[in-house]
Amino acid sequence: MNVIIHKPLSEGELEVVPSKSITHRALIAAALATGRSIIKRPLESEDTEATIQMLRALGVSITKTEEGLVVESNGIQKPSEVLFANESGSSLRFLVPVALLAESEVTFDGKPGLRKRPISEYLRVFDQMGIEYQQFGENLPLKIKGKMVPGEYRISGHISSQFVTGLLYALPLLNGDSKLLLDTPLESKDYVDMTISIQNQFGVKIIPIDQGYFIPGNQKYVKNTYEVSGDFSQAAFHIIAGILGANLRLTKLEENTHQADEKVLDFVRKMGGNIKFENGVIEPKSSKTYGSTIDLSQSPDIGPIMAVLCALSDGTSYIINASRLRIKESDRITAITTELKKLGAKISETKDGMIIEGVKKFKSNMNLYSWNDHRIVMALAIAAIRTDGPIRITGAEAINKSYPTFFEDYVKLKGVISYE
Ligand SMILES: O=C(O)C1=C[C@@H](OP(=O)(O)O)[C@@H](O)[C@H](O)C1
Ligand SMILES: C=C(OP(=O)(O)O)C(=O)O
Repeated sequence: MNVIIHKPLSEGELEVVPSKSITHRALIAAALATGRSIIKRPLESEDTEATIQMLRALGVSITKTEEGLVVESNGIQKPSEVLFANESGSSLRFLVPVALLAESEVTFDGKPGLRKRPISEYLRVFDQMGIEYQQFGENLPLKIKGKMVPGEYRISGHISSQFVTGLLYALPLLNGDSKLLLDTPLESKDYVDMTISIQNQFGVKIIPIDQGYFIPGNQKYVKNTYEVSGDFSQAAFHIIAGILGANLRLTKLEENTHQADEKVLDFVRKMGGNIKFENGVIEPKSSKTYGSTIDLSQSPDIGPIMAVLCALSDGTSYIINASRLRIKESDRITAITTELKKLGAKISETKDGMIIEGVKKFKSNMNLYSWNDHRIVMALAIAAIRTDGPIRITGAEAINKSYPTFFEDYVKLKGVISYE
């Protein structure tokens, strides 16, 4: 699908879509609880669908109802099929330890993009636990067989926090205490805090310790009714659209839901952006912004849209500590640098970030490419606010991964687009 943006979004009120990270987590906690849980206002997207399908294959009943997703579980069962994570790193990495609870052979696979993303930290844990594994490609397909045992495990904290989340889900259910120790500093820590907070709400306790976590064993997840709040990773696109001139009001956002990308508020304010956030409503105001140093170690997903804002801010910006952007759906450093250059941005790559010299406006009539990455498509669609003619984004269907209604919302906010 190609999208041509004839006129950028410009004004209106938007109910921010539910959080992808929270939806995955609530579904998994509910699947590990005995009985009937309800996940209200879940995100519907390809990634959350991957988690649903994988949990169903593990014997969990998940039904879409008017109230939300009804999850009924009686424990994790031997899977009936290959667990296919599509392109969702979260679904894969969260569910590897969970699937091992079935104590049988399980095979994981995903689309080519996911097959390239690292799974290394689990192989370290399998070696420590005595779990057998076989890989039939770079990382996936991955066949595993064995029984998780409580103990002390070491992994790196800088490759992906998703390994920590996956282990924290499964370890409390084992018949003894465990320790998870990180031998490099944890990046994306807020995501792990979100995991622990959601586990707490389903009755499970995790205790942070020096360099890691203590996980008491013999715990039980307790069924719950849980409502998903708005997604800061997606609101970030509209917040920056507002700073660049659109007149927007964003609702359904909650403070303190441990969303790493809430950091967009600090980054933008530090650059001179004026954002009002009260009672779950964000109103970004059109502002003049200045170059800054943006450290993405804790909130990688807002990298592409921060690059757009930096490219349109006065002076020089340095995006740093962003090496993990290279192991997402695309190499996001190369992808956003290449596409913004086509628009006339003064941007160059470093090993783990970007250096950006601000310009006043972008060029138009350009053919841009998605790199099969939802966050690149959405960042470019917002960049259109500062072009004075149309742009075309090819491969725009990548938005389905996390925000299938992105362009419907774009049109509600008075953007004019056509599809080809
Ligand atoms: O736990 C999560 O929900 C996520 C963690 C982050 O990954 P890393 O920890 O690999 O940076 C983030 O990029 C991803 O989109 C979602
Ligand atoms: C990287 C992302 O997700 P995941 O790691 O779950 O594929 C994302 O949503 O930007």
